[in-house]
Amino acid sequence: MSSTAPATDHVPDLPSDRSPDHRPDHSRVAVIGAGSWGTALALQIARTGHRVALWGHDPEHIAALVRDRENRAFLPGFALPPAVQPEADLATALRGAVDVLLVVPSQFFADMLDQVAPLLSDGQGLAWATKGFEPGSARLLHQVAMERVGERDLGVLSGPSFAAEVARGLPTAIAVAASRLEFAQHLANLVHGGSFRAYTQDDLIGVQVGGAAKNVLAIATGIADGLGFGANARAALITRGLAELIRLGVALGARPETFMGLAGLGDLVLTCTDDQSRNRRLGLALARGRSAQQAMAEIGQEVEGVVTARAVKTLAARLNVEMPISEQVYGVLYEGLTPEEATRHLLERAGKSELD
Ligand SMILES: NC(=O)C1=CN([C@@H]2O[C@H](COP(=O)(O)OP(=O)(O)OC[C@H]3O[C@@H](n4cnc5c(N)ncnc54)[C@H](OP(=O)(O)O)[C@@H]3O)[C@@H](O)[C@H]2O)C=CC1
Ligand SMILES: O=C(CO)COP(=O)(O)O
Repeated sequence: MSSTAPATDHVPDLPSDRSPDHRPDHSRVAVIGAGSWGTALALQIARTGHRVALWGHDPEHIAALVRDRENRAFLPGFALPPAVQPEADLATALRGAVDVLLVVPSQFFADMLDQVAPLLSDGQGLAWATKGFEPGSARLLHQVAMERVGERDLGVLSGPSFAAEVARGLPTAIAVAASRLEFAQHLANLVHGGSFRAYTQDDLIGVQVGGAAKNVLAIATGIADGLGFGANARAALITRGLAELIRLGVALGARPETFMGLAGLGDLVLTCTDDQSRNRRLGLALARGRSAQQAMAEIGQEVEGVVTARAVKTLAARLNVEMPISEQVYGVLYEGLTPEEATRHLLERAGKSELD
């Protein structure tokens, strides 16, 4: 689909509007969160032949989506096809959908689940494309979901996937992991098609840890590039950052090889090397002397690595995992370290075996 396709006023007549018996429509998905990634995923799910109710928490934002048939606030330039229906009412969005896909930032994930849980019907699967931990507790999001929605299929979509590139239909590959491999396959079928490939996985923990913790490392490489440290430093940060991801993931119960895949190395390389990454851009701004607050305000969108740095610090201490790069990012964000001081701390560390 062309990124310049004209917006259309046509709004489809969804079965949810006329199915009093609430039977699931197996071609319809509820996407919860109408930011850049929720909107891009809605576009992709529509391309694979499904219909989408795209729910957002702000009625004015949803009214603008209905009016403009385009998400001018978060993903400008892409017309919403008729199969995507913006929806302000959560119960209407969920009613009759075969699956519910949460794409809100991690700080709203638990609250959102509290709103969604009483509206879920039997057999509806729950998936998310959020990348982060639960702020405060530092729990993985599947633990938050299990606690709130009980026994049902759970799954996560993660991997190297900038929203605007997916919206443009550029080639993209992601990983999909779930509580049952059949559900992972079912979720993959919702998005797989055209130039978008979805690979199934059974490591629910590893796929989540990779997607969440790489954001902190993207801030680190942004800082290094902003300070002009060059290509050697960037490659070292990515490689030693990968070692941190693996150590944390394994301590949480993940398989190490997951981090060699799309949700690990794939997403780490993407966000550490391309300025489309908001986390990398935050690092670049920190290196220019901006505070985290100033940088977030300039970026104007979610920068998950800022809250994730706290969760990673908590987990590393709790599990006794060495994560020196992530720790220095935490120091810059929360303890008043300058980027130069953080760099010095890393370079002054005693030498060690690479594989320890
Ligand atoms: N953008 C990307 O390229 C990718 C993002 N992700 C992940 O997707 C998740 C969502 O990020 P993204 O779409 O980029 O964020 P954006 O900054 O583009 O959009 C902000 C999102 O926050 C939501 N929001 C704001 N306040 C609230 C609230 N009080 N309650 C519920 N939702 C709220 C908005 O919902 P509303 O529509 O209701 O305003 C909107 O979905 C993050 O975890 C991110 O890491 C993963 C892969 C790629
Ligand atoms: O996770 C992403 C791409 O896979 C998006 O990264 P940023 O949140 O850093 O923009």
